Amino acid sequence: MCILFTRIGRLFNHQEHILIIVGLHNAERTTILYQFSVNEVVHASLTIGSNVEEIVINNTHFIMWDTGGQESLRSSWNTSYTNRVCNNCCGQGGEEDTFESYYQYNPP
Ligand SMILES: Nc1nc2c(ncn2[C@@H]2O[C@H](COP(=O)(O)OP(=O)(O)OP(=O)(O)O)[C@@H](O)[C@H]2O)c(=O)[nH]1
Ligand SMILES: [Mg+2]
Repeated sequence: MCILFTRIGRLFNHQEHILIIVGLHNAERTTILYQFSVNEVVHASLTIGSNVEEIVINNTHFIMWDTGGQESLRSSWNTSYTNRVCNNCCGQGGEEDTFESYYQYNPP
């Protein structure tokens, strides 16, 4: 997977990319997200809101967004990454967060 990220990074010239992890419930998205961001296998529980982590590989920044895969949440996937409230964004203290406010705290 690391090789995959390295190759993806080489495809683009700019230094920051947003990756959206979409999949069905229990597809192990959150497990994969934290495997990359903290290099540990975490015991993930049901994702209700979203998880956002930033990882850096070869000077390329990947902002990875992961939302819940339950059927009841899937209708919101369309808007999840533009204006959906996020409860666990990059250590911002659990406050409500969006892409716009993420970039206020973390300008590119
Ligand atoms: N047996 C086994 N279980 C795993 C593995 N990876 C993750 N799990 C378990 O599978 C379940 C689902 O993992 P998650 O990472 O929460 O899956 P998800 O896609 O984020 O699920 P939702 O966000 O709830 O839709 C969790 O109970 C994990 O502990 C694995 O490699 N083997
Ligand atoms: Mg999850």
